Amino acid sequence: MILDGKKVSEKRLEILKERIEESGLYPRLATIIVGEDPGSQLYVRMKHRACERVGIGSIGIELPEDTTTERLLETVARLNNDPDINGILVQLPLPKQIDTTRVIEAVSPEKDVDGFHPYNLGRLLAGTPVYAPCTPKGIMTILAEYGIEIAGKRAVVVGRSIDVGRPMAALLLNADATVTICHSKTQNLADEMRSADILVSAVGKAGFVRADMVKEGATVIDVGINYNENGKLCGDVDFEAVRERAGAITPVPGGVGPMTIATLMEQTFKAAERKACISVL
Ligand SMILES: Nc1nc2c(c(=O)[nH]1)N[C@@H](CN(C=O)c1ccc(C(=O)N[C@@H](CCC(=O)O)C(=O)O)cc1)CN2
Repeated sequence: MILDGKKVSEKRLEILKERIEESGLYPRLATIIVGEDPGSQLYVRMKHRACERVGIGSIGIELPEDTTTERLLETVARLNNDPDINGILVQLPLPKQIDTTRVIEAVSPEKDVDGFHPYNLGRLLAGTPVYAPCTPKGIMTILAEYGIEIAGKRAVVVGRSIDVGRPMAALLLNADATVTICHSKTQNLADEMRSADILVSAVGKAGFVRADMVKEGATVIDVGINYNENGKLCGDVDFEAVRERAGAITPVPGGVGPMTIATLMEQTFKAAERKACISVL
């Protein structure tokens, strides 16, 4: 079974559009991009298009490549204090001279619709999440949409980043999976991967997940954003070989990526609802 993230995200965006209309709210998202990385520019454009589609106002702030940490912190502070802005998104990665941790920690937790602030990551780990990082949260949504059982299953997450691997493991744990996080120092990695009922790869290497590393019938989630030797977008998984063995699999493109953006829209609306005190959690 192909887990079609494009289709699920379209459905979620349509539902969200109706919910926003009915609410009478006008949520607003501010994006900040530093420099001219074409990938980041594309993702930010996609976010603005999604905002327009569902009825979220968006403002885009573009800063030059040589922006300092202090200058970026000033911009974040201004948006934190702007009562018309519900969500703030700083597109990652940031140029090398910028202290990414300081910037993430400067975003007000109530406006942290990306879910990267330690307060929100802490809540996620405590099992009381408000905003969770959009890629792993989007993965949980796609699993739910396709009725993939998580409770009691063995989940293996390959990759321990703050934006994907760690929050993915927390979300799966909160859904009662037995979770293992693997990384570059893990011993017998292929054995660990073969033990998974749900295998999430967030490694960033094309062809990293081969068919012999996947248990028959497993659910395989591909978070990789890579380009093959022909310059074509691909994930971490050898898709054609692994799909024969997996019970369910996300493609790249059309899998996890669109779910990231749909989740960002949902969390921006949630921020507006919370500000208006419509919903409590
Ligand atoms: N502040 C953030 N920065 C980054 C995040 C994030 O969640 N917050 N995630 C990634 C990039 N990303 C969103 O920013 C993202 C990546 C890919 C897609 C997507 O829909 N991809 C399409 C293919 C698009 C193409 O290249 O043609 C797909 O997979 O089908 C959406 C969002 C890093 N930075």
